[in-house]
Amino acid sequence: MIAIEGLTKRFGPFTAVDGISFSVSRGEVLGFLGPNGAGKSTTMKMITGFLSPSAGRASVCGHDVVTDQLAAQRMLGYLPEGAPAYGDMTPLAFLKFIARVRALKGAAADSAIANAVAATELQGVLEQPIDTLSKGFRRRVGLAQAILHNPPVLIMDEPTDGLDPNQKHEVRKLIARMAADKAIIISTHILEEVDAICTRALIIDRGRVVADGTPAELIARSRYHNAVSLTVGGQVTIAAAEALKALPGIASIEINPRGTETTFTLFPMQQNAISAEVKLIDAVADLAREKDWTVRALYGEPGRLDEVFRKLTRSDTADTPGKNAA
Ligand SMILES: Nc1ncnc2c1ncn2[C@@H]1O[C@H](COP(=O)(O)OP(=O)(O)OP(=O)(O)O)[C@@H](O)[C@H]1O
Repeated sequence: MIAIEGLTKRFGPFTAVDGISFSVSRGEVLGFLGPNGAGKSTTMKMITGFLSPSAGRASVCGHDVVTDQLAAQRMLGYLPEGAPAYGDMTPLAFLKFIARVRALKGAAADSAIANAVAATELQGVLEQPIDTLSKGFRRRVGLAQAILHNPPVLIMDEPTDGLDPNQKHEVRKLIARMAADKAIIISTHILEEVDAICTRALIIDRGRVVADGTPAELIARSRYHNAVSLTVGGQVTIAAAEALKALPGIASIEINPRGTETTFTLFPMQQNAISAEVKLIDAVADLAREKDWTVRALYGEPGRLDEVFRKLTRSDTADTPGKNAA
């Protein structure tokens, strides 16, 4: 439903988006990740027709966003970064205005507004000027306008930015509910959001795609994938670390003391072998019993997305195919 091919945006000599390609199908929620300035908003603005590409193409439900812009825009809802404009309007007046822009009239407009208001729980603030609303409510007004015409494609720039934990949870539930029959792209800085709602994640750095896969595939690229962590309480001796390191199949060990606890993270030699991890947990548990350690936690690590993100986007280590002309 969304097809992007070699999409590029240059601002003068600076290339903000550098030939990126990907597609998003119905039922997919694509998490668009990248450090500040990576080119996420610029890409979203090109897909939604707010910026014209310098090269490459993008289409929404088969409509080219440049040559067939109106048809493409009809198919999509867009939540831009920040709050909606028209701050002196009330949410109700704003949504009525958006309904007119979307050519919704009469009963169809009323029911579209009622559905969007219910989905974003705006009932209590419908008559209050948008400028006087909290950041979270302003964000929800933006969400309501994006979903008003029930578009098959939704593009949301940091949809949970500024929301409190309860509101974040509600918005994630709303996105998950809508996901089955839509193609959705969300940009986010919140890595836990990727695991919570995204079926796929795409990481960009300096305008280029550096990773594209399911959250599980990305997490599996972590050096912690299949490592085993043991937290013990009380006084921990060098001898304990040495006993752990002497277990069969250990490649290396990390030691993190914190307060009255110490966490040992053990990296198995065959990093991708689940069976090695299971055997290792058993061996660690046996050793802890034998040594009479106070075990506070013992678990196999799925991997750490923040570490994968840092590894891929830190300028000195990013595995990008080439450097951007910044
Ligand atoms: N109109 C513009 N003129 C010049 N440079 C721009 C313009 N818009 C964006 N840029 C630059 O392009 C790069 C990408 O910006 P963009 O806003 O797309 O990043 P982002 O990934 O969305 O970042 P953030 O996470 O901070 O929102 C940045 O270096 C930005 O300064």
